Amino acid sequence: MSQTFEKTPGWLDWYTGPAKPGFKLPAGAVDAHCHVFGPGREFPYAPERKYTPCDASKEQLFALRDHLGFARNVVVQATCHGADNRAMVDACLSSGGRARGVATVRRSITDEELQALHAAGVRGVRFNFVKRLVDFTPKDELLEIASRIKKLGWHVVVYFEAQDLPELWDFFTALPTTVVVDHMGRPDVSKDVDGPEFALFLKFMRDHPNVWSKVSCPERLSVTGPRALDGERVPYRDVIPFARRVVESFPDRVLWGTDWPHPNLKDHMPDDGLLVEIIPHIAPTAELQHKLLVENPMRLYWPEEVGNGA
Ligand SMILES: O=C(O)c1cc(C(=O)O)oc(=O)c1
Repeated sequence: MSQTFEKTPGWLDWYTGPAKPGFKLPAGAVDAHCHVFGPGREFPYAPERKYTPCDASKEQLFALRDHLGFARNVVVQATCHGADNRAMVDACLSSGGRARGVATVRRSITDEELQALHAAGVRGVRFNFVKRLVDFTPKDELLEIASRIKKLGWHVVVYFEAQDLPELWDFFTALPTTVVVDHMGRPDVSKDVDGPEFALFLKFMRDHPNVWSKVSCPERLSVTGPRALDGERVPYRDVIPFARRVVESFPDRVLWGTDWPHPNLKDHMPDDGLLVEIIPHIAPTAELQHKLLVENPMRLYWPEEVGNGA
């Protein structure tokens, strides 16, 4: 391999573990956005990757799940594994039915391979448009994949930067499935929550009832950072108005996830326990919390358990 990679700091080696959250998650809560990395000797990272993470295993993920009080995980294929879904699939298969997956696939995938992913627990594919993470995939290829996975009842997860939404609008609105936006479409939270950029994102959701959003990743979006103010335990305060607006406007189409193990964060390592403490600030009532953490992810990932699925 000609390229050299900078390793994300080896925080998993020294990290003492997250705080026990003061906010008690509702029974059956789903961490709907998290990853597994490797271990690299078992599940090698993709040659085309843009970063090399520290290994972050399924065992560590499940321990975090139990520590925080989640019941289930949605394991999202990380770009450092490219379209080799083995680590994610292995985590799903090892979870005793408590993890579902979102895969990355190429046009060349066969119907049999898609069926095998479904049997392992995959319920969606991820299309990534963040240029620092992936190379460009032609949109006709993505549309072809979307129409194939629609037949399996899957959805499409999209990851993009806020400034790219206008250019991607027509493509997103042509997708024939439920479309789940990662991390609120990465708004610039130094801008006004009532400003034109976030208004466009809200319009995108309002005008398209098939569009959902993860109100995740305050640790990536925050400008003010992890330091809590005024002796409170709430970090990343500047992201809260944005996430709360999405939750209150579209309570039936939002998901929450830790984003563990937080790839590409170089300045600090978030405390997942404190991330959980943000939840009642973005979903202030028990009803909103239940939708965000239980009803919505169950409808999307375990529909057969809520009575409207296969
Ligand atoms: O912003 C990121 O760096 C990032 C990367 C990945 C990935 O590499 O898949 O996933 C995420 O959810 C966020």
